[in-house]
Amino acid sequence: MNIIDFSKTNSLLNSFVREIRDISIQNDRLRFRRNLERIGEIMAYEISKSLRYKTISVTTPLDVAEISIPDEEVVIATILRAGLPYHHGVLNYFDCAGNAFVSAYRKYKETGHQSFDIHIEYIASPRIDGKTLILTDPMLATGSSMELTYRALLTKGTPRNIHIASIIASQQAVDYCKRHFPEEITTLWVAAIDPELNESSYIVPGIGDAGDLAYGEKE
Ligand SMILES: O=P(O)(O)OC[C@H]1O[C@H](OP(=O)(O)OP(=O)(O)O)[C@H](O)[C@@H]1O
Ligand SMILES: O=c1cc[nH]c(=O)[nH]1
Ligand SMILES: [Mg+2]
Repeated sequence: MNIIDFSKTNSLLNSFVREIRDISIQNDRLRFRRNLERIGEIMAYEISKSLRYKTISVTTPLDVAEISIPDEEVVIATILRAGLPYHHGVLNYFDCAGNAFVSAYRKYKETGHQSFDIHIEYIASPRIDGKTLILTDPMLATGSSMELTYRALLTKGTPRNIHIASIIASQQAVDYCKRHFPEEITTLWVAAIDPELNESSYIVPGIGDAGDLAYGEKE
């Protein structure tokens, strides 16, 4: 699996990541959602550089110009809830892409927040056979939601290429994805890789709960 970690490169992306991490800025929900969207836009642009291209002719008012445009059918998939603003950012650039939505949530066991299963209850997706699948979720903590979402989407066909576009990943999730996604066709794009998970499987230092920061606490 190819891994692209943008924290190793100086760019404006780091300023947006700083804002979603910073406890004194991240609670402005509108800014938080917009930052997820902005990071999605940058990720889309970076991913676009790795696609296959074809040359077409475009008729201008004065003559004909040749231009290279992507030659892959893209499907952007996201995981509710926190993935929504991020998905929207990716879709702003891949504006003709197909879209898939999957619900995955942590169902905590009676023993408390240390132990949970991931439940998938909803999937809406086009066929993905032979297409380029971009899986978007800002947080990759254990990696389980991402893997189960991928497995759920395989009921809609087999993609030709897979891009896992996350923002903050734990090292554990990176290792998990290496083991559970097809090596040859998967690229992982992240804005940062954090070293740890806490006892509730939250990424440390991370950002906290991305879904709650975007949309408020749930019951
Ligand atoms: O890698 P994992 O350990 O599976 O955790 C990552 C998942 O956790 C977050 O969603 P969450 O369950 O908090 O749902 P929410 O977006 O509705 O808050 C995040 O957006 C991922 O989907
Ligand atoms: O750190 C984490 C882990 C899971 N979900 C989040 O929103 N944040
Ligand atoms: Mg959450």
